[in-house]
Amino acid sequence: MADMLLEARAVAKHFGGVKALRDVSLGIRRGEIYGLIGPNGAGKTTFFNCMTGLYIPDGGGFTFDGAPLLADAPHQAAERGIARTFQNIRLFGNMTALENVMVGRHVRTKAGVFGAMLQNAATRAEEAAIRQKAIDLLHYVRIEDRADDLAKNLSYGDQRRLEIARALATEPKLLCLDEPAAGMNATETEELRDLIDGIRRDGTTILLIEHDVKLVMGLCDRVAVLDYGALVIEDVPAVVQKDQRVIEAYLGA
Ligand SMILES: Nc1ncnc2c1ncn2[C@@H]1O[C@H](COP(=O)(O)OP(=O)(O)OP(=O)(O)O)[C@@H](O)[C@H]1O
Repeated sequence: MADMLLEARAVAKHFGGVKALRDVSLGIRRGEIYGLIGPNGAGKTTFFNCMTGLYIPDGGGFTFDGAPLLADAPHQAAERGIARTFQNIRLFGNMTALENVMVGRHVRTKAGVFGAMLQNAATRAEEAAIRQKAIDLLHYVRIEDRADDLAKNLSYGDQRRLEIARALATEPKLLCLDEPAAGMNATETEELRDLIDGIRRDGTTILLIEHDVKLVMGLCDRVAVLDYGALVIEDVPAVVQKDQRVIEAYLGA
């Protein structure tokens, strides 16, 4: 379907005897915020990892933006327009916030990381543009005042914002956020909601894994629920919230 940005078809992944994903099929439409929820160990992160090429699925596959995603090519997802953040923040702690975003930006430039290191005349101009774009992104996620601080010295909430800025630097069509609200207080979560909503309004489709059910139900257009590696339901929040299987497996707890 033309309005589908990402389609998963019968994706399966086993770890020894553990069936982490059991033939999961779902579809993310262009322009939507799509939530993926479920109990601990349900397979959410495994789904992300299969989609972004970190794991090779044992069955099934993905179509992204009209063409198949190769199963064993971790760089391909980024090049094709899929960016992600991680459940456990993965920043370069001893680089500044600005440098962290500039690294993300190099995916989209001709010079690449090595060209930037060699610093010939052609790359210097490109480097200036990358720097400006990174500053703009720090503004966008509202941590521009921390640009020159080491990433490790940023507050937890600001580190999560920085991860989002770095992911946006690749100009993704699909931004995947793995538990972005984890460890955030109520105010930070509220600000995160506004940020995610703004990113979508500005044209990026979003896949959100999150345990904060209030955030997911308030923000997402559609929600998929995984349980023991299987898709339980994929529908609008109002329907998902009332589904008896979802209440028993997840919401009721
Ligand atoms: N690399 C791995 N090796 C072995 N087992 C794994 C691996 N990754 C995930 N699993 C197992 O696969 C299942 C799904 O895990 P996964 O991390 O995808 O769940 P999740 O829904 O993301 O959970 P959480 O909400 O706790 O992050 C679990 O039983 C987990 O122990």
